[in-house]
Amino acid sequence: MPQDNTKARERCQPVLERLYHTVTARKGASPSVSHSARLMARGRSKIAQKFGEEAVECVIEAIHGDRKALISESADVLYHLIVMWVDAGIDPADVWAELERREGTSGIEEKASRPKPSV
Ligand SMILES: N=c1c2ncn([C@@H]3O[C@H](COP(=O)(O)OP(=O)(O)OP(=O)(O)O)[C@@H](O)[C@H]3O)c2ncn1[C@@H]1O[C@H](COP(=O)(O)O)[C@@H](O)[C@H]1O
Repeated sequence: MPQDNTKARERCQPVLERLYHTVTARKGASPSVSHSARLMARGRSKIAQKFGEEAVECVIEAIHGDRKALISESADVLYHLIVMWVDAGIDPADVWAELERREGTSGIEEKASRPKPSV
């Protein structure tokens, strides 16, 4: 049965939702007019590669401490992540729901609760 993500969708960032819908609408559009369509036409590996490159650029700007560049690279990362979600058939609301599920659980606590590997 599909998850009911209504509450998660209501609370998610509207701009990311709009971008998701725009990119979804670009599926199958001409690669000559849409960058999203061009990326999707090149396939999942290319999209993942571009996402990785943008993430590395974000890391570089974080280390340099250039706030403006980090904001710009962060936007590139989010755009490419959304193209990757659209291509993979992932609805952002599923991700918002996962983040909500994690709310209130400390990362330290969660890691400590993982089953210990048997040796
Ligand atoms: N947020 C973005 C966005 N961020 C970055 N980019 C584009 O991503 C490209 C990144 O350029 P690069 O040179 O790094 O990569 P590349 O052109 O794939 O080149 P190669 O690495 O393959 O050589 C540039 O063309 C940017 O303009 C974006 N393109 C589109 N959007 C959003 O997506 C919407 C739909 O865009 P289209 O699909 O182009 O209609 C737009 O209205 C925007 O809201």
